Amino acid sequence: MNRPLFDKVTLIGVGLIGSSLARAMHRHGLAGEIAGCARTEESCAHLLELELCDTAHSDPAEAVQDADLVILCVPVSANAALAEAMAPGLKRGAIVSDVGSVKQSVIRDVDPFLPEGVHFIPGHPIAGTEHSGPEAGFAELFENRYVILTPPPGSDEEALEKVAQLWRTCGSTVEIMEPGHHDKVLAITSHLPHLIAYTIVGTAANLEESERREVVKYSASGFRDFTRIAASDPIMWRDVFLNNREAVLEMLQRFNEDITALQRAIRWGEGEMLESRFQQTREIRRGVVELGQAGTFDPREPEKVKKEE
Ligand SMILES: NC(=O)C1=CN([C@@H]2O[C@H](COP(=O)(O)OP(=O)(O)OC[C@H]3O[C@@H](n4cnc5c(N)ncnc54)[C@H](O)[C@@H]3O)[C@@H](O)[C@H]2O)C=CC1
Ligand SMILES: O=C(O)C(=O)Cc1ccc(O)cc1
Repeated sequence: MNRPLFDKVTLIGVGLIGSSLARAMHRHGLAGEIAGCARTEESCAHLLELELCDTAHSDPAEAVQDADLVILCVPVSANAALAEAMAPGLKRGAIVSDVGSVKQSVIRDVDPFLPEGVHFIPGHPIAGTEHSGPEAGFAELFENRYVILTPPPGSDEEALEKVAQLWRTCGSTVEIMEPGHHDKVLAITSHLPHLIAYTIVGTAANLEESERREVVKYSASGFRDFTRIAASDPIMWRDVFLNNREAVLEMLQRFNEDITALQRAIRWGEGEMLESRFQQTREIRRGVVELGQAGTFDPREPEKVKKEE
């Protein structure tokens, strides 16, 4: 048997993304040993029961002992305290990475705590679902998905290549990006769509009881797709908006201008304007489908991809 890419990997936080990584690493033989870090003894026992990790720890410094790779898989506001807590346990030459949806804040929050000789390679898999927790994960989550790495200037080439290799073996395509650019791109492709879904589902939730019942009953008319996104983890998304404030506010400003233009077109009966805008957006959907990014296969809901295509 070939030697695994890493002798020991520690996952700090083993929810949807951490447990999917654990499952994918098991499947592809990427780690000799996997350690998990959770907040309570009860959660640690649960990770062992699910056979996601070989060892489970509530003390971050203990969890990262002897690890060659440590991946932070927690809501982004938790990164700073965890980086500080785990730092004394990191060995020289270890690689620290993460999976957070915002990249400038993780660099701001984690880098200052890392000791000399530890390599930091931030990352973000553009893959997920609206579910959370260790049961929600699955090994195929990262297949045919992009993973963006945002290494700081002067990063260790070998460390970068090993993290890229881990993701490629999980089935992903790796791209390198500057962290500020990542945060702008994700603000429009991911963060703003979630904000819009939370808003529209919230607006429906605040309707009178009888209207609300009808919204649910007739949800296949468009509302349904927003409800999936709006079911996403509240803590994770609170942290995304608090940590990518400027880029989200900039994209929200543009969105508001565009929706005002559509509002005017409806008011003044400008059908051509509406039609040409809707034609343009249809092309975007075609591009997404052609790139194979239209649906995530989730074994919990095997019919979902077929329905989306
Ligand atoms: N859910 C998604 O679709 C995606 C999420 N991400 C990013 O991945 C990260 C993790 O998200 P998920 O796995 O979806 O969330 P999750 O809620 O499923 O898992 C997070 C885990 O971290 C644990 N945790 C929280 N604070 C902790 C602490 N101080 N110490 C130890 N464990 C702690 C929680 O108990 C939970 O088990 C987030 O930063 C998110 O932005 C990235 C891509 C997709
Ligand atoms: O479930 C969905 O549609 C998602 O949007 C998943 C997702 C959520 C957050 C990310 O940073 C990346 C992907």
